[in-house]
Amino acid sequence: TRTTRPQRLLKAVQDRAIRGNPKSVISVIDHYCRNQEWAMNVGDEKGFILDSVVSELNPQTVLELGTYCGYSAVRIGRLLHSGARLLTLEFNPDYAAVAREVISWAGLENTVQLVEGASGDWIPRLREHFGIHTFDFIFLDHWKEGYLADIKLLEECRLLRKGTVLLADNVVCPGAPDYLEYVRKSPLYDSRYFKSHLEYTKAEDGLEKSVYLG
Ligand SMILES: O=C(NC/C=C/[C@H]1O[C@@H](n2cnc3c(NCCO)ncnc32)[C@H](O)[C@@H]1O)c1cc(-c2ccc(F)cc2)cc(O)c1O
Ligand SMILES: [Mg+2]
Repeated sequence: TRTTRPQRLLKAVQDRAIRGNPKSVISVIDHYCRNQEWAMNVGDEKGFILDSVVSELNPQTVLELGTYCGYSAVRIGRLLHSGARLLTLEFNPDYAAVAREVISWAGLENTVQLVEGASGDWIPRLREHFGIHTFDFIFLDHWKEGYLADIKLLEECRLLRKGTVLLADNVVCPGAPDYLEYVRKSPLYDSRYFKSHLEYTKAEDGLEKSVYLG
């Protein structure tokens, strides 16, 4: 049977990227998705904004919702200092299998931990299961209609603290209108929109950065 898009993306990484070199994994994926086959990675343009938010914050505990092929997990993981950890949740086993290989090819298996399952099931169990107290940084890039429910669940589970930064992909395209309205209206958040473009295209998209005020 035909290979899947994530499997073809993984093959490009294994054929063209330097093992243990996250930068080369990122550039191989961006080149492949721009020139051969589009895929829903955050990409290089929005990725540059993601890099600057992470570098400025220098987080110790990071949560990512929606691993897909692991592109943003590698992007974030490569910037984390020793001892810092990224937990990334993915409920599609085929995508999870590809992402584990991509993360391992980048040499980030000791920094990035992929947890298989749905965010709604895992968020309430992160404290007891992984000894997490609160997260410093959260990257939302899973189903757009799930963003709002999941940050409300994170609030409920007290996994946010004063200063926790949430960064949400695709708030324009495909869009997450209910999430945007919530973080922009709620007194619990200080929210700001970073205008950019949909990965590998000229269409508008952007990232919403929301600081939890606690
Ligand atoms: O739809 C997009 N992303 C979804 C990602 C889903 C990944 O996350 C996993 N996932 C989903 N929900 C959960 C969940 N929890 C369940 C929900 O709470 N718990 C755990 N894992 C979950 C999936 O298995 C996938 O691996 C998108 C589209 C475009 C796009 C733009 C324009 C176009 F024309 C076409 C496409 C651009 C983008 O950057 C995009 O991110
Ligand atoms: Mg996205």
